[in-house]
Amino acid sequence: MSFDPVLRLADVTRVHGDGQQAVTALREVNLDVDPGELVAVMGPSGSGKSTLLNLAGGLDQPTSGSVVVEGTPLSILSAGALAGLRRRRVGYVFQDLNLIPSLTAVENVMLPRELDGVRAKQARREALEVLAEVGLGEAADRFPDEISGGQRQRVAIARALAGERRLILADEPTGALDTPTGDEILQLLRTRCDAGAAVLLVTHEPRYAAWADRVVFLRDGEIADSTAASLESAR
Ligand SMILES: Nc1ncnc2c1ncn2[C@@H]1O[C@H](COP(=O)(O)OP(=O)(O)OP(=O)(O)O)[C@@H](O)[C@H]1O
Repeated sequence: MSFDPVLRLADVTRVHGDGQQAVTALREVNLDVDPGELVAVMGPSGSGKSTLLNLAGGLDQPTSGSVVVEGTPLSILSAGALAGLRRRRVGYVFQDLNLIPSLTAVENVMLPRELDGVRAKQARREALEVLAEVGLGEAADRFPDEISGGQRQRVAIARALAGERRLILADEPTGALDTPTGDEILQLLRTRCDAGAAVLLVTHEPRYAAWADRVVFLRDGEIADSTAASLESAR
């Protein structure tokens, strides 16, 4: 296992818009996330959490500073290479799950891998493995509207975990789920992290932040505080 950070943000500033409309969403943020580390990002609405996650995954570019994923500065990549890195190395779990209703659970999980050139048979095998890992082996052939909200969330997580993804970005992945289901989702992220992935988790819930190794608090686009989470008892 490499000990370099999976994700490094160095002096990252992101200004949205220009002139009078300019909003500095992030200001000179420095953040490393190491292999095996789960970092929770908290902060009030508008403090820059989603901007941070979008930059970390290469969905947005900083105005200044650099974003480095597994040693590669994203700014040196061509659009095609960046898209490839996003598909292969980065898994996203967003609140808006984006599951495709006409595809079964296993087909939803397979799709990004197939788009990446993995053969259907292998993609299916991987998808079934990861669905079993999230406790959904039985529901592999069901469609999204045939399973519960918590199960749909687990399908979205399985999709983010399939393949060799080292960086998992999760924006409020527990959404409107009830507490036991939310805890299950965090347990899944924690397990993947313990297997060597780096996880950046945006959450408003201190209960879920307690699963993190470190909690970063954003305020007005700056890291206002960073604490080692020591809430083992909450797990
Ligand atoms: N595309 C954009 N154009 C202009 N301003 C933007 C854009 N995206 C974000 N902002 C502004 O940047 C700031 C940070 O937004 P961001 O969405 O990152 O915050 P957040 O902490 O994720 O908020 P929330 O918890 O409400 O999702 C806010 O002032 C927001 O209005």
